[in-house]
Amino acid sequence: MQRNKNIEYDEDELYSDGEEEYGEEGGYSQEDKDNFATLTPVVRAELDEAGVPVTTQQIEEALWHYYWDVGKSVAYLKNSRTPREGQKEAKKEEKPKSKFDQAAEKAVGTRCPTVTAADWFKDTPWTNVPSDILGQLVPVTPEPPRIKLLGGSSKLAKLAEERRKKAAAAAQPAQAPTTDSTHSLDRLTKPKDVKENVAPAPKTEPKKYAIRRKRSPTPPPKEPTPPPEEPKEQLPSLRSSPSAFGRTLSSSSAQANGTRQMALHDLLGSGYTSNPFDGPSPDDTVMRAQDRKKTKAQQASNGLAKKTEALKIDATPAAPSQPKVRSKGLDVPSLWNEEKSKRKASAAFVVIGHVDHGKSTLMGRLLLDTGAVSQRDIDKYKKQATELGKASFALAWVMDTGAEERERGVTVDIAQHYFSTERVDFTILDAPGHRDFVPNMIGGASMADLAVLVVDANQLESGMKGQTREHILLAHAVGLRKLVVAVNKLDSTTPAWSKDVFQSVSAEVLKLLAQTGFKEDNVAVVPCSGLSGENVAKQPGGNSAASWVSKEHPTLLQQLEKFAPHSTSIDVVKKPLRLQVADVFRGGITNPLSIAGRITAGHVQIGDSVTVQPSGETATIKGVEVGGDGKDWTIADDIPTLHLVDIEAQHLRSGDVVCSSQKPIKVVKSVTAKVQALDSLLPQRVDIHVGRLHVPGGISHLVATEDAKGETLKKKPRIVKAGQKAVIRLALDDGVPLEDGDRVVLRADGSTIAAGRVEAISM
Ligand SMILES: Nc1nc2c(ncn2[C@@H]2O[C@H](COP(=O)(O)OP(=O)(O)OP(=O)(O)O)[C@@H](O)[C@H]2O)c(=O)[nH]1
Repeated sequence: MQRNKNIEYDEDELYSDGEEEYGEEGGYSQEDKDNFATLTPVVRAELDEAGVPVTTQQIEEALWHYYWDVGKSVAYLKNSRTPREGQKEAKKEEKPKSKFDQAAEKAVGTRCPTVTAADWFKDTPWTNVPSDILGQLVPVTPEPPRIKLLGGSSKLAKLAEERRKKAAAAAQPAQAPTTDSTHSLDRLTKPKDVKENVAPAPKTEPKKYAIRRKRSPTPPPKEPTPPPEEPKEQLPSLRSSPSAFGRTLSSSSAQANGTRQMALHDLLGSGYTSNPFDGPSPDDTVMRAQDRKKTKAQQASNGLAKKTEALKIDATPAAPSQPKVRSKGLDVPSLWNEEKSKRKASAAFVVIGHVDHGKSTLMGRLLLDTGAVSQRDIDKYKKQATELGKASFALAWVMDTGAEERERGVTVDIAQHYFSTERVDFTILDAPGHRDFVPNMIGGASMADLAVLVVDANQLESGMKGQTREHILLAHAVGLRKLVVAVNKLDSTTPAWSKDVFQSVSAEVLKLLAQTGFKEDNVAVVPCSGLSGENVAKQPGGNSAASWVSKEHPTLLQQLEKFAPHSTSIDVVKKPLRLQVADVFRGGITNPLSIAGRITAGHVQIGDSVTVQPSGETATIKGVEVGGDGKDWTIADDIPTLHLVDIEAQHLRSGDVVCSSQKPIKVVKSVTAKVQALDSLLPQRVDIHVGRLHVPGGISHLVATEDAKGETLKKKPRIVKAGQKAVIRLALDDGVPLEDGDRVVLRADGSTIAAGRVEAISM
């Protein structure tokens, strides 16, 4: 079974659609302003040359939206500002007049004299009403049309606005620490704030952090009135105001605050509505979207289940109809030991990199050229994509299966696909490149053995400022050590397949990888083009401009095979089962509840009873699939799909841990972690990411800073500076399944501020 994401996010959860006053300077950082100053004239020059009239504001909006990408901004403005007269004319000519129209025209011309409203009503008595009390019809002047951008520019501008407001709030020492999370650098300059942060925070709108919002298996009844306001709660010390992330988890709705709903359909052509962007961080957006997606999936499943039920001839009650699943009682570790030498190697790689650098297209190409996807499928996608005006995304559609992703041309969640070579069975985990979906990227990277970093040879700079840098940091933070750099889109360098461009891009990325901690031996660079296909699975032809590539570099596929890992150690297979749930979905009519995720330890077979934490519920394994094939058992390092029975859907969600019922993982509310600070750390609110699990919490204690060898430098420091190693204690807002050795990533205000491992847990 091929399992793809199939998300139906509500638009209001992914994009804010409020309209912005872009001219407001305060929304942009100095760096943004510098970019505007440099790039606006370049765009203007190109548009002037093409005879396209635009305002500076329109140029700035386009640059902001396209991450300073001049080419895309120019293309967008050309498209949106050039009137399509030719098309309109053609359309007019095309449409023949109906007989009715022709008859009506005739009638108007011949028989009906022109009648005004005054003529029509002149004999009615109320036409004699005195003029001073007569109503007046005032013509409404239509608002001048505003230029609109496809996809979330409002949100980006709101984000900038939000950051500006936060920065302004941080400048007021009395309020900043208690009302909002403040950027660490700002706090650095105000050590007094730390103390204030410790004091119980007087809150205007205290919220409870209900981390585990259980989803109902049936669609929730419609609420005619908004829910009553939650009772006010005194937050414990160290707790500042709930982050937007926390508010999302506690289901607080921004709708309740009376903020104006603004329509995005004029931007996106669909019925999107959303709250204005009044606080949620990018992580919040993703969390909310994931929750809604799950609920929707469950609702859809329930709908389907009901229909199936209705088709049954026998009307006996459908109550627990699942037959008891019998275990074959296999000795899985021994079976594995016997089989492992005969088994093909397997590897999962996550595809990372800045938005639009070509990740999905490259993976679509890999699947096509390895035969995992047929040319017929691609032709079908090409036809559909062309109809949407996105022909160049046909290959990306192999990975981007959600309607939202296809419409916007942006990956939202991790897509999972399989392909095989003679030597290795591969699992692809395609991560979203957009900064709003970094939590999903962390989830994908946590399941992988290695990473493929895709870099657009023409856009290195935008990537270095954006997610190329952050993804490299995160890949290392979640424990990935092997990485292939795919220098992509070399077909569109000037000149095409420029060796110079390739070399300078490689040098810069390799430097950054070395600084991050990747070892030279574990990194390889491959030149390629996902769109035209050179050097992905096939070497370029001898006469093409890319011929130099095959003499000096392996193909991407050959390099992946080289880096495919090791076989799993028997010790790990014998450990108690641990599988973090990456996705919960309906695996077919006979499998109404299925999960997918990577087994980090142990093994599991059909018929096993397992425990799901933190709910503590048990479930029985009804079916196992690995790489799309049905199996009796699966072991550590596999990314199986498990079909479950004897458990309700509301007890399972992404981030939960399926574990051995004999030795279940503990549910904890506090952990000690050893981290590397990427920004300065103080006692502060943070979002804690452990693979697919995201939980709001806080740094409650800075225990010590350490040197590179792990020796204590200072106990109870007041601050941990960026770049330092430290032992810190984390307080979680609710109990979550964690144990020693788990990798944690800490984020605040949409940025990664630290990463490390759990050292000790406490309930
Ligand atoms: N010229 C050229 N264009 C490419 C190549 N690969 C991708 N593109 C184009 O780049 C655009 C973005 O491609 P995607 O594959 O969606 O990029 P992505 O990195 O997956 O984007 P996200 O998943 O949203 O982060 C599309 O218009 C592609 O056609 C390439 O090798 N050469």
